[in-house]
Amino acid sequence: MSENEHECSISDAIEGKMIHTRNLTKIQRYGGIEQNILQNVNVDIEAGEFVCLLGPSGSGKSSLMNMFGLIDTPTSGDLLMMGHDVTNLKERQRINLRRGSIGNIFQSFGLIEELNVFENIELPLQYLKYNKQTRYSKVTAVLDRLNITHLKKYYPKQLDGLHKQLVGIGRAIVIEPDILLADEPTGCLNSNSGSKIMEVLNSINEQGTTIVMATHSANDADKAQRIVQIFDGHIITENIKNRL
Ligand SMILES: Nc1ncnc2c1ncn2[C@@H]1O[C@H](COP(=O)(O)OP(=O)(O)OP(=O)(O)O)[C@@H](O)[C@H]1O
Repeated sequence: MSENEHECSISDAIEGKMIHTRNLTKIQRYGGIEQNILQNVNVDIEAGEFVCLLGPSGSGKSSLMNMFGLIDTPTSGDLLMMGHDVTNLKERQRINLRRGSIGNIFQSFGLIEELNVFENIELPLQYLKYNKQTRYSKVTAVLDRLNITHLKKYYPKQLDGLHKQLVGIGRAIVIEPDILLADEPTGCLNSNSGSKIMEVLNSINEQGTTIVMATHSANDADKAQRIVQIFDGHIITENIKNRL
């Protein structure tokens, strides 16, 4: 393909897509041995979708999520996020795009133990240099939306898993991200708390936020709108539509 044709196919692909990958490949060296972590991954995610990457442990879910989160870069192939070709962005550009547009939810919550609930949720707004008054109103709105206002002065170690993850979700949505990436968001929770977290993610998606969730739980995946199955770094099935 000529360079011109390549640019045309990229701009056609950008239209309406939150995420677009073509032949995305990641090769990693562990102990001097090269491993194909991701091989020719082709995925398209539209604005407003709730997509689940489903696969067993070691299938490459986190590796792919790290590409979508602009934490890692592919070895080859194209990656377009929110209308930007991010395949070859410089580190500073990736950080800026990530901080302003992408919310991350982690299996182990990723909260800062020394900060209380309010301060944990406020942190991304500080990185984005919002003034104190704006930070206050945005955090207050998120606490209210997640029904955790009464916990705002508590520290992470005083919370159970469900409430830790609600704070993790609060911190991810407070920037009003274009896309929410949730890597095994129920992995450290019992089934009851896990179901509540899935309900919260669904309600955030219904209000318009695009969500990509990685999980090995078919039960959780069932709650998403679309499942993309990954195995040994390959996409093996996709476009299984739920909620039709
Ligand atoms: N730190 C590491 N050392 C060695 N190999 C690794 C390491 N991290 C990832 N890998 C390799 O990358 C592959 C993909 O790992 P990845 O963490 O993306 O999978 P995953 O589907 O997210 O698994 P899990 O659900 O267990 O986190 C693994 O099969 C493994 O071969």
